[in-house]
Amino acid sequence: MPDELAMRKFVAPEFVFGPGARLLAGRYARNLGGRRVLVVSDPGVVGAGWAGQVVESLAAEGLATTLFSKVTPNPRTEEVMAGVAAYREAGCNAIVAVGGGSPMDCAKGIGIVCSNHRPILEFEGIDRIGAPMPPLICIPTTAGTSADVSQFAIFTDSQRRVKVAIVSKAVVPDVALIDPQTLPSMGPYLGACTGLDALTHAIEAHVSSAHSPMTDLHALEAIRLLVKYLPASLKEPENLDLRGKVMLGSLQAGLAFSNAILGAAHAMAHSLGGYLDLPHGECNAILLDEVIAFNYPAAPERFDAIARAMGLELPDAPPEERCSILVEGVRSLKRAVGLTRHLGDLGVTRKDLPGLSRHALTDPCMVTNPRFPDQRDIEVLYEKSL
Ligand SMILES: NC(=O)c1ccc[n+]([C@@H]2O[C@H](COP(=O)([O-])OP(=O)(O)OC[C@H]3O[C@@H](n4cnc5c(N)ncnc54)[C@H](O)[C@@H]3O)[C@@H](O)[C@H]2O)c1
Ligand SMILES: [Fe+2]
Repeated sequence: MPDELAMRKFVAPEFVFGPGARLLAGRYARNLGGRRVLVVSDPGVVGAGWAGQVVESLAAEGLATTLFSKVTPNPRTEEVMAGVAAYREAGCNAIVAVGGGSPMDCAKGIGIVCSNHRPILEFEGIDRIGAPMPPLICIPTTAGTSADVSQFAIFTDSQRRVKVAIVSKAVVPDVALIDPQTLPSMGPYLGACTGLDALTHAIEAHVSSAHSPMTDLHALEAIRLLVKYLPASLKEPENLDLRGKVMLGSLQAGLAFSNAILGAAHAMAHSLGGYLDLPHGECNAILLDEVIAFNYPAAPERFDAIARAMGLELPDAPPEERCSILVEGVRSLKRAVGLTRHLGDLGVTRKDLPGLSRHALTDPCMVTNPRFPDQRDIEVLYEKSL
């Protein structure tokens, strides 16, 4: 039987996509049986007004709310445990996350611990969650992580200085309310970082060893949308048509990677995020072109399909030449959105590389990378990105 007909599972939550979707929070929370809702957000998203609007939507349906906004980028396990205390103290029975990947992941962690009564780190790994979370609604305010549709939750263990991944159908929210109207308050740097995170999701999903026809469909469409609309959306931040296309691209990338898993760029970005607390999207953006060049020989046709989805012309040329066209295409997109820094500019030094490489090798995202690297390969990839 051909590989594309092999048995595969595809998991996705109910989602509502479109302008105004965030304002359905109250109705959905009530329908899910919510009475007192923990709203998980962060200071930037509260400041932009999005958390307040969600609280109002919940109040309009007669639901009580408690706001928990002590969440930082690359959320820490202590923040999850503080959120659990807030949930219990207020007697909540449902959670609404509003923000980027950090508040959404933190909300997932709070939900896991509230139902399973054990510290969050005990759920590290694949399919280790027993009891389901309380009802969870996610409202993303960045077009990047798509944690609102994914089977992933990522936390920083600040003791070990590593990021841990929890992968389970149990962390897929009940509903995602995906609203492009939340995007214009992002500055150009955040828009670029999160957009490149989404592109990395799509590219890694397309070449993942766990890809399938359903994930391919979403991955390639995500690449097409993100490459075509991301630069323009940053030049016209208030243009909701452009923002909407980017958010649709991020959603499709999320559906793809949640089911196909990721690869070396994410494994290496997680290692950087855990050790040096660096921005997830920018780390992926910096690593992406070198990782593509390393992986290309393991899956040339699949990378060629990515190049075509990016709108690049591929001549009838040897593989090395087709690889350089793709790598240059990614670099020129990065320049177009203003991401030109390297790891050295973010404070990474040569002496950090052995430890970073060791952790990257054991990250669950490495398992589905199309080519198996050894520790030296990973060190070289970091070195080239310095
Ligand atoms: N669970 C998953 O599937 C998954 C996938 C990829 C990444 N992640 C994780 O997500 C985190 C990164 O999330 P992120 O890139 O969305 O950023 P983030 O949630 O860390 O937010 C970064 C900053 O942007 C601000 N912000 C967010 N939305 C805004 C808006 N609309 N307007 C103004 N400011 C806004 C926040 O206040 C914050 O200061 C990392 O920890 C990463 O590991 C999770
Ligand atoms: Fe990511």
